[in-house]
Amino acid sequence: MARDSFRKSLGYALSGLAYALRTQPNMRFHFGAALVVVAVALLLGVGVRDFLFILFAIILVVIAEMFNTAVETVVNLYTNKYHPLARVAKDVAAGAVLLAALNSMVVGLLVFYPYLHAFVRYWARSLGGVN
Ligand SMILES: Nc1ncnc2c1ncn2[C@@H]1O[C@H](COP(=O)(O)OP(=O)(O)OP(=O)(O)O)[C@@H](O)[C@H]1O
Repeated sequence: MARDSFRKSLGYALSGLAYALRTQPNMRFHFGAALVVVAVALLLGVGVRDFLFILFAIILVVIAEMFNTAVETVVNLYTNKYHPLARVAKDVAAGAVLLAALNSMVVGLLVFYPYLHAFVRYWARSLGGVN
C-alpha cells in the first residue's frame, strides 16, 4: 500500500519535471548548461567538495525554475487578465530564478578560477610565453 502510494507520488513528481522540461525553454537551457558545467568539472578533475558546490548551485537553479513554472501556471489558471498581484507573483518567482542563477555564476567562478588559471598558465608556459 505505502509502496503503491510512493510509486504514484514519484510518478506525479516525474511528470512535473517532464512538463517543466517540455514546456520551458529556460529549463532546457539550464539543463544543457548544467551538463556542460558538470562535464568541464569532471574534465578538470575538481575535488569532491567543489563538485558538491557546483551540484548544489545547479539544483538550486532547477528548483527555482520549477517553482517559477508552478507560480506562473497557478496565476494563469486564476486569470489571463492584467492584475497587479499576478504581476507581483510572477515577478517575485522570476526574481528567485535570477538570484539562483547569479549564485550559480558566483559559485562557478570561484570553483573554476584556480583550475582555469592553472590551465592557462600551463599552456602559456608550454608555448614558451608567460612564466
Ligand atoms: N496576468 C498578469 N497580470 C499582470 N502582469 C502579468 C500577468 N502575466 C504576466 N505578467 C507580467 O509579465 C511578465 C512575464 O510573464 P509571463 O507569464 O510571460 O512569464 P515569462 O517569464 O515570460 O514566462 P515563461 O517562463 O513561460 O517565458 C511577468 O513577470 C509579469 O510582470
